[in-house]
Amino acid sequence: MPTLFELSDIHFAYPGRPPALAGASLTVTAGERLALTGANGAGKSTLLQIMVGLLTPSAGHVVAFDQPRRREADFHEVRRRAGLVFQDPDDQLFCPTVAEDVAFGPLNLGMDRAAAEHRVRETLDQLGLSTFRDRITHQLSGGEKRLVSLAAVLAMKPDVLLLDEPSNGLDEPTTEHLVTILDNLPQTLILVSHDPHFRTRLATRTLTLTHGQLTPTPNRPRRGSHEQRGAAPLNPAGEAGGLPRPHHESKP
Ligand SMILES: Nc1ncnc2c1ncn2[C@@H]1O[C@H](COP(=O)(O)OP(=O)(O)OP(=O)(O)O)[C@@H](O)[C@H]1O
Repeated sequence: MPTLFELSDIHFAYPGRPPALAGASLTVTAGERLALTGANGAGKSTLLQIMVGLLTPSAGHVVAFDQPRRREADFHEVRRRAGLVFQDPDDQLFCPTVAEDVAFGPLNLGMDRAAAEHRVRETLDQLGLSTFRDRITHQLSGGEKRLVSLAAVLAMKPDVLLLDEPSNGLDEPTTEHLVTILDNLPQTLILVSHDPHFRTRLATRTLTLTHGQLTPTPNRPRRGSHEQRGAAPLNPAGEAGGLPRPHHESKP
């Protein structure tokens, strides 16, 4: 399997702060689902932002999709191919309606309006969010915003998804809904998560960030994916207190 990311000996410190990363190294292979964990403030979000060029390391090398990436321009292709779902949905969503937020990425990639509109419908449908199309984004609940953030990134059909605490603040049925969605995606996944259960359900490998460096962490045994798909009793579309079922849920 091809290597998608190779980060070597990455160092980074915010101005006036102790180093967040001090020799972090990481290889991500196509098709894997890598979980990153570590204490609050360990530097996980910082690492994801370095991977897509939103922050620049003070030392170390980033190779992404077989090319060394140093300057801002080097990362344009990386951000087309690797979609980052931010920890805070309010950093991701800034349009008046859900449809506009989900269309923003495809339009920004140069898609025409009709194709972008088709992509919006397809993506919302895929996530079981078609009833959310005309909702006012800032009126959505935290959990709803989190799924719409995922839709906004998935609409660009990236090769890799980087998800920063995707299950943060979700209730159990919505977490199950999210696990089902992610488990059915073909993309390589990089998941930052404090939730061991969530990691066990999805990750094929876990690394822990401590003192600015990444070390392998044994994964708990993973449950069979057929079990995961059948596990989530979700409220039907439109019912209060739950998000609608994704359309692919009946897959074998
Ligand atoms: N913009 C910033 N300016 C200054 N310091 C920052 C900034 N962003 C993050 N930090 C600090 O850098 C360190 C690493 O932050 P980061 O958000 O990467 O950690 P994290 O592992 O993702 O944390 P959490 O699990 O709490 O989300 C923390 O000490 C944080 O306070």
